[in-house]
Amino acid sequence: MTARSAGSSVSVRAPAKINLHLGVGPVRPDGYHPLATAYQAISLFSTVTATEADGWSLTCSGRDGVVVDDVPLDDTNLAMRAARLLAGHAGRDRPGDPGVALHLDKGIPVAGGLAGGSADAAAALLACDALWGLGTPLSELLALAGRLGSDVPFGLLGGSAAGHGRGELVTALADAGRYDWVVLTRDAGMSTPAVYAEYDALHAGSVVPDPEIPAALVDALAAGSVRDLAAAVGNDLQPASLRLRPELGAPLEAGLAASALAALVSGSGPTCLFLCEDGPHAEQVAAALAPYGRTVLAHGPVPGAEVI
Ligand SMILES: C[C@@](CO)(OP(=O)(O)O)[C@H](O)COP(=O)(O)OP(=O)(O)OC[C@H]1O[C@@H](n2ccc(N)nc2=O)[C@H](O)[C@@H]1O
Ligand SMILES: Nc1ncnc2c1ncn2[C@@H]1O[C@H](COP(=O)(O)OP(=O)(O)O)[C@@H](O)[C@H]1O
Repeated sequence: MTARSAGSSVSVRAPAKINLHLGVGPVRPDGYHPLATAYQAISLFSTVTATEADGWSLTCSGRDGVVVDDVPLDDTNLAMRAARLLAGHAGRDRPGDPGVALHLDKGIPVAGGLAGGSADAAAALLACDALWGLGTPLSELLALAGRLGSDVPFGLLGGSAAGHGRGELVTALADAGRYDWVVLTRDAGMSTPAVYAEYDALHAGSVVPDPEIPAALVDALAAGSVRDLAAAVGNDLQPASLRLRPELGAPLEAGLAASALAALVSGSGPTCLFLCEDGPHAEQVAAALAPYGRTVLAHGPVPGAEVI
């Protein structure tokens, strides 16, 4: 592959993730928690455009009501970290080497438990790889992604997938279905480390077993059965998220009362997810949830990061 000409751009779209099941084990010596999770990519997207430039810069916009005030615009931004990591990996980080101009257009709520920053990082890796004509093998991109954050490799893979290690070791799961979700977002995000710390506090003094993905969930996906999936979803972080945000209890109950097949907190929260039979059913459930926040309809699984 050859690098694109000066001033040229590549845009990559990457999806939000949800955890159909999030099994959390006892905290490791490095501070991370071993996970056994089933990820699904859903149809909320972030688009990263990488443009040839002499220096390094980043801009950000939100769409579909997404507020981006809390997105850092400096070198701590995960997309910028991804671009610099790939540049170093490719030997493009010598004095005088060109940089890249990144623009993020975020349709994934920030700090919502939907891995929006991870989607940006996955998209930035792929966009820069294409812009610079590197042709980095997927296995290497996945390894770089894992260094950026536990959820980033899944942003590259998409679909439905098992996640192990601290979540960065991903393998595709067979999935024959289409699942319609109501995604209830909140204005104030939650800190992932704070939710894991609350999880530790809740389990202090007790033995936490090694987590597993339920076989029934894997079977439900393989069969494409929305009802069997509804019976198998779960989130070990949910009690910790609810301790920090007790007000999330009411919409979870309201969604079930409005006939959602399942209701759960997305990852560390505060986004709540409601599994529905199909699109029309999701519209009906969303109407009942309107008093509790902003609702968006999404479906999964969708592909991981891809050039558009
Ligand atoms: C909870 C989950 C579930 O998918 O997602 P979100 O709800 O944040 O989207 C993930 O585990 C979040 O992954 P990610 O947001 O990439 O986390 P990282 O940047 O790797 O780590 C941020 C911090 O979260 C905690 N952390 C993360 C992953 C893990 N397996 N154990 C942890 O304890 C650690 O405190 C770590 O310092
Ligand atoms: N590109 C990015 N987009 C959003 N947040 C980012 C980004 N880079 C770094 N961050 C930081 O990561 C935090 C978590 O954001 P996000 O990935 O959207 O949520 P979550 O970890 O809940 O899935 C934000 O509060 C922000 O400080």
